[in-house]
Amino acid sequence: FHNPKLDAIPIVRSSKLAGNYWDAYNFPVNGLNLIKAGYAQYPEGIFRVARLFRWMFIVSSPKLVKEIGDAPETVLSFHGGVELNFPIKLLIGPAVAENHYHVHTIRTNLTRNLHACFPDVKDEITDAFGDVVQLQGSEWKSLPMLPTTMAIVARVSNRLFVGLPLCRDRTYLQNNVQFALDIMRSRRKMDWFPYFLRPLVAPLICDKDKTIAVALKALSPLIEERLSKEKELGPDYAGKPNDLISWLLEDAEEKERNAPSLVLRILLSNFAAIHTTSMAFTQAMFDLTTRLEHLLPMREEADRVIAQEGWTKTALNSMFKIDSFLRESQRMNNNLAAAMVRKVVAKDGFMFSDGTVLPEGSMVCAAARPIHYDSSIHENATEFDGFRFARERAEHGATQDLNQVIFKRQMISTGPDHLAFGTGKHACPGRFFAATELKAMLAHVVMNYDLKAEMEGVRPPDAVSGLAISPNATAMVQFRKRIDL
Ligand code: HEM
Repeated sequence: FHNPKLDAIPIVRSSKLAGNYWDAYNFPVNGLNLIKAGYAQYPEGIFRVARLFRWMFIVSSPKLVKEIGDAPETVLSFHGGVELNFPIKLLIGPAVAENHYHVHTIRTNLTRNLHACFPDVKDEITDAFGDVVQLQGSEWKSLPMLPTTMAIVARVSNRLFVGLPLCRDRTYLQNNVQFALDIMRSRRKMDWFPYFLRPLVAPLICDKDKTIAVALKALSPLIEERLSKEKELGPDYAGKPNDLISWLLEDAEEKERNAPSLVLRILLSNFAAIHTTSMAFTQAMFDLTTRLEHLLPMREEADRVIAQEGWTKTALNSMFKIDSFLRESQRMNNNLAAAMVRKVVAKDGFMFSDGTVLPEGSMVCAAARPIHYDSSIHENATEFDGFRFARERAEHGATQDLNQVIFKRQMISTGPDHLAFGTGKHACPGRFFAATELKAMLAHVVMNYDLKAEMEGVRPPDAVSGLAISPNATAMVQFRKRIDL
């Protein structure tokens, strides 16, 4: 419907002939191109593209992106944005959509415990790679990178979430991966229905009951045991496991302290963690095998640091090249064409500092991928340069406040020019764990394996669907036991 208040905000179409309805219908195929075209035309402002049933407003300028990140929930709502774009309430249930205490647990307890739990994380990385890669002698072996990574990341994440032995149980791990796939499929189906019909069709569309039942069967005995020990011995009983189950129990309200409620939080944490981290590592491996000149410098760095400091989380902080490589890979391959989806919930709408007003109910987001590829923001932005952030740390460190520079160029640091984890109030709370896991995995790989691409110099093409950009799901990478020449 025509809304005269929006006339000042330009519409980006795929062609003059194509109507908005065609672009909305075709968004799963052409969304990324529309967003790139909009950014090229309006790099300083805000433009809109048609989605089925609503406009999507897209912010280009990092200055305005910062305003999205800083806006309070009562004005630009993160949770409202999730419900518009990814209706958790309908897909998973009202309890997890209305009470977000698990986010607090991840941001605080999980992150604080990363140092203490690092030996377990490292142990799981070594064990998982050994099991999954399985090399003999000096043979080269081709592995499908995304599924291989997913198997490893699911294990490593669950070492921290639920501990041994469940973190190695194939049925439990596969179920977590399946839960995410089912939810994503349901979401894609839901996109075709107008908002008012979604609550009615949700029970017919959503495939979640089977995977929730499998998770409940696997996790109930563990959760019941924890609850009964707490009852018997008090909340801080000796030998209490240091894992997500315990941390969630510390934060949960009384009505959430039961197996069915906790299982949803664990499934949701797996959902947030496994696919994102696996996609990031797979992209990094595709980058490494097409730009193999980065391998030896990272191997030298990891060998040297581990020899000096041992395998600790603090040692990872000294791996500037590995950190930089992963940050660069995320810059070029972040998994969203446009990120930080928010809903305007203030009655008077939201006014950006350039004077643009978005009315209540609008959906707005940041042009993440084009910002990452903008050469006025990142030098030679379309070129992969694995050590650019390590160099910037070294070059600027001497002249500026060292801590400031180091902090800004690290993998975990976010900003309006680097949106792989979003930025501002809702920047990914799991990024400290993700960065620790990814850096330890990459250090392990470069120290233990030689690598090459399946086809020399050819980077497997991404799969794009609407806002989502995923690494190629079938492409292989070749592994061999490290041979020092
Ligand atoms: C490379 C891996 C990861 C990437 C690229 C990633 C990316 C993101 C992004 C883009 C957001 C939304 C930010 C926004 O809209 O402003 C987000 C939110 C979130 N992520 Fe991550 N994430 C990763 C790993 C993880 C892990 C390992 C966990 C859990 C341990 C996690 C838990 C969450 C949660 C709970 C939220 C919602 C935050 C909120 O409600 O405020 N993520 N993540």
